[in-house]
Amino acid sequence: MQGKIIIFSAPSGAGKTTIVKHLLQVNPNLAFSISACTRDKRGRTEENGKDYYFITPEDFKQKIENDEFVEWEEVYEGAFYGTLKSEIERIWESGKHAILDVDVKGGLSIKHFYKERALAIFVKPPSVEELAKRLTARATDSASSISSRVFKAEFEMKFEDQFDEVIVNDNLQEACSKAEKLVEEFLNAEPAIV
Ligand SMILES: Nc1nc2c(ncn2[C@@H]2O[C@H](COP(=O)(O)OP(=O)(O)O)[C@@H](O)[C@H]2O)c(=O)[nH]1
Ligand SMILES: Nc1ncnc2c1ncn2[C@@H]1O[C@H](COP(=O)(O)OP(=O)(O)O)[C@@H](O)[C@H]1O
Repeated sequence: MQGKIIIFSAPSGAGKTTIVKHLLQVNPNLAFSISACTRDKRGRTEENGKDYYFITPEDFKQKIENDEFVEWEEVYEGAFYGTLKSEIERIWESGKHAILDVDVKGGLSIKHFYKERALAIFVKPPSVEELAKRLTARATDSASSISSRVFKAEFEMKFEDQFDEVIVNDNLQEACSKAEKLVEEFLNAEPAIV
C-alpha cells in the first residue's frame, strides 16, 4: 500500500481538530501526524509525543538547519510549528495514511510538497463572528490570543480556493459525514504515481 496524506487546514476555532479526532475514531487506517512546536504545553490536557512534540526554540532551529521539516511556520508570534519528514515516514512505515491538522499556509505547502499523494481540505466556519464565539466557549485561550486568532482568520479565509475541497462546519455532524466521505473517496482512488 502506498501511504497518502490528508491535510485539514482552517482558521483557529473552525473545528478542524474536532473533525480530525472524529475521523481518527472511525477510520483505523489513519494516523495523526504529530507536529513539532515551541509553544508551552496546555496543562494536563496535552501530552508530549501525542498532541505535539514540544521542543525548545533551539532544537527547532537545529531541525530547520538539518532540513528535517516538510514545512514550518511561525504560526503565532514566537510560536513555531512544523511537520517533520520523519513523522510522515513513521506513519507510512506503520502501513497507515497520515492525517494532519495544520494552519492554512502550512497546509498549502504540504500539498505542494506531496502533490497528488495529498488531499488538502479547508474547514470553513459559518462566519468570523461564530469563530470568535467558539474560541471563547472553548476557553483555552486568553482574550488577546483569541483576538489575534480572529484577526488571522480574516486573512486565512482568502485561501479557501487553493484547497482541493472545502467543508463548511456549521452543523458538526454534517461536516463530519462530509469529511468521512471525502477521505474514503480519496483513499479508495488509484494510488498516485509519484
Ligand atoms: N504550519 C503548521 N501549522 C501547524 C502545525 N501543527 C499545528 N499547526 C497549526 O498551528 C495552529 C495553532 O495550534 P494550537 O495553538 O496548538 O491550537 P489550536 O488553535 O487549538 O489549533 C493551528 O492552526 C494548527 O493547525 C504544523 O506542523 N505546521
Ligand atoms: N459545528 C460546530 N458548532 C459549534 N461548535 C463547534 C462546532 N465544531 C466545533 N465546535 C467547537 O468549537 C471549538 C473549536 O473547535 P476546534 O476543533 O478546537 O477548532 P480548531 O482545531 O480549528 O482550532 C471547540 O470547542 C469545538 O468543540
